[in-house]
Formats: sequence, structure tokens, C-alpha cells
Amino acid sequence: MEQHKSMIKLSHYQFCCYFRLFDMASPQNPDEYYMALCLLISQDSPDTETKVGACVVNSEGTLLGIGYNDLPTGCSGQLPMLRKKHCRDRPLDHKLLYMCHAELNAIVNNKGSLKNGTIYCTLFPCNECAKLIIQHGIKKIVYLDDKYFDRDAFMASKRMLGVAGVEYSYHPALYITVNVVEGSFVNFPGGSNSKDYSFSKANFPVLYEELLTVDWSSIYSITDANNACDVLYRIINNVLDKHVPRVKYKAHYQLCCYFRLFDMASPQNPDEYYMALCLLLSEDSPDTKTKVGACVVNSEGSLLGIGYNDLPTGCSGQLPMLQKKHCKDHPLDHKLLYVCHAELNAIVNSKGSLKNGTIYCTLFPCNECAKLIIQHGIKKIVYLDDKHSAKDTTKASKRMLDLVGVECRQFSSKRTITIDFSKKSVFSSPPY
Ligand SMILES: O=c1ccn([C@H]2C[C@H](O)[C@@H](COP(=O)(O)O)O2)c(=O)[nH]1
Repeated sequence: MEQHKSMIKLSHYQFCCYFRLFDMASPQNPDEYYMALCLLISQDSPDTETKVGACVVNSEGTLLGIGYNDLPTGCSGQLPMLRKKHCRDRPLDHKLLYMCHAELNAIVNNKGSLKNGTIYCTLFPCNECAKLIIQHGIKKIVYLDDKYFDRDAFMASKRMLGVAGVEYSYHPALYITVNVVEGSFVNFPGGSNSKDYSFSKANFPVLYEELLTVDWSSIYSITDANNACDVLYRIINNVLDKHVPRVKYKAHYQLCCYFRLFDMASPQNPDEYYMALCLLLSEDSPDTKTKVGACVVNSEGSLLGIGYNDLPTGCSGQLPMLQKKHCKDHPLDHKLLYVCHAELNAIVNSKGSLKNGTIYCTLFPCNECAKLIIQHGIKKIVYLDDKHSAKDTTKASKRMLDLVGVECRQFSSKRTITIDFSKKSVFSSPPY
């Protein structure tokens, strides 16, 4: 039997495990399987310093969404991606103002319910991602790296996750040696600090056949491990495209009965109607200084989601809501680390597609909300107040929204609408 043998030392754990995707509908070791997928996904990130991958899995163990850190859809190559030290004089060019995190992208990509699901990520989620995770009902995080553990955003994240009862566990990394032997088996024997994988032709026919089509000689000649990884990555991607659906979509349309209370399918003046709703919603916010309301409407004008600024679900009364000036000595008690913005809540609450839809909000959305708005395909923002217009976060938000052509319109009206429950009526000043 002719034998072609290739030994490739992989410094990237992902390639070895990723092979398992081909023949395993329900992975024997889901943590390892999905973490390998995250690592592969992370390779697509344009961030040259920190590439992050994430995927979300529902309560039944089905993969529902994948994502990596990237600029918002439509912004690639048109926004700066600088580290803080490279833009000291130009704070508006800092990449973190614009970058959509891998976790956000995996969650936004997902089309099913994530209630009681799991998120896998190569980096521990920051506080903004933790808000999204909690609001989506995800109950477990498996992560690989925690390199920013001492930053406020990450300490706040753990604090919130702990209060909300989201479990998180560390996944140990492995280093693997790949060994391919044509004609008999594909073997992934481990060295020290690694694990053995053996794939027989009988058990893994698809993978096996595909690997035999590879010109391994081209890989023998590659001495540099990263180049070898690139070659393998391309091969795997080709095979994946043929054999494995990347994301399983699951439609989940359930409109909240609450919306029917208003009983107006197509309001005469949608902007006024939805802004009035936002103002009503904002009244429920526990933030005593700035109460914000938001709602999202799909491309056909149907109301799909509502929200106001509040602590993540399950955290009320258990996390601080202090203004910056009241927690100078305790920066970890600052409300902005924890509060889920009204826009985020409206988007997360919504149960249908927001592509080409509109978001109504009482305050101009910040950069974090703008990322969510763009990634969800929302094309119009109607806002009432722009009191934070001088902040970098608002300027960065406008820069991104402008770039991708999201229309932003300020709503104004001199009208007064009074709802009098005792008289069971609504009074409004002209013209209605
Ligand atoms: O786009 C936005 C921006 C802010 N919020 C919320 C978050 C906070 O609860 C307040 C802002 O507090 P200030 O004391 O005015 O800084 O508004 C939001 O929901 N959406």
C-alpha cells in the first residue's frame, strides 16, 4: 500500500478539531467541538491584534449562529481600526468605538431562540456582550481566553453574569500534531499537553475522501506552521461549503399580544404614534436621570419590539445604578457598565426580521447601539433628543450610521396627547 505521510505541527488548535465537524451531527464532546469552530471563525477577523470567534447553541445543542469581531456590515475598509496607543490625538479613530464583537455578531446572526442556550467564545465576553447574553436568556458561557480579566468592563461583566445566574467555564487549550496516512486512517495523535484523535475511513467517510483529494506534497514543503494552517484552512472551507450548513436557521415569529393593545395596524402618523409609544415606555426605566424608550418596526410598518433602559433581566436591585460623579472611588459601580440600553432591549425583544426596518428612540443611539442597529439591517432611525451629541460615542455612532446609509431623522412635534384612564379616552391637540 502506497503511503503518503504528512506531519504538520499545528500551533493553532482549531484545525485539528475542526475536522470533526464533517461527520458528527451531534458532537461527542460539544465544548471541544464548538470551541474549535470558534477558533476557526476567529481567523476571519480583520483585527490584526485580537481575533475573536463565537458561536451560539440552543438548549437542544443545535448550532444557531456564528460570528467574529469585525466592523459593522458595510463599513469594512472605511472605518479606522486603530489601537488606543496609535490614535492618542484622534480618539475618534479608536477601533473599539466601531468594532462589533464576535459575540454580538453570533447572536445577531442567530435566527432561533437562545433561551437556556450556550455561547462559546475565544475571549471572555465584555460587559456590553454580557448584557446581550443575559437579555437573550443564554445560560452558559464557555470561553478560552480571559486576557482582559483585570479591566473594568470584564469585571463588570462577571459581576452581572453572576447576578443573572449565567454559568461560565474555561475551556483548556490543546496543541496537536496532525498526522495523515493515506490508505488507512487519518490520525491526530497528541504530544504532551494534547489529546489523541483517530478518524477511520469507516467512521469518517466524508472527511476521509476529501483529505485524499488534497495534494499533501504541497503541504510537506511548507515548513512554517502558519502557512500550513492557511493551506489547511482553505481546504477545510471548501469542504465545509460542500458538506456542512454553516448556520441552521430556525424561524421564530411570535408577536407579543401586548402590541395588540394599541389595536392600530397602520397608524395614520407612524412617527408620532411610535414616538409616543417610546415616551410611554421610557417612563418604566429605573434610571432616575435619563429615561429612554425605544421600539422597532419592520419594513412593513409592524411593531416588532419595545424596550427601555434597565438593568439586565434578573439583575434589578442587585447591581448599582450610580452616576459617574457618585462613584468616583468605585468605578465598578457606574451604571453605564450595567444598564442595557433601550435600543438593545427593543431589538432583543423583537421576534421578527428587522431588515430595512425602523427604530424609534427618545435619545440618539450611542455607538454600541448603532452596531446592533446596523448588524440587524435597520435602515432608519427616528429620534427625539440628541443631548449626548458632544460625546465621542455619539460622534462615532453617527460616523458609522452615515457610512452605511442609515437615515437618521429627528422627530419634532408641538402636539400634546393626554391619556386619561379614568375617562377611558385619549385627548390630543390638533390636527387629530
Ligand atoms: O443610546 C442610548 C444611550 C443611553 N441610554 C441610557 C443608558 C443610561 O441609562 C442613560 C444615560 O445616562 P446619562 O446619565 O444621561 O449618561 O440612557 C440608552 O438607553 N440608549
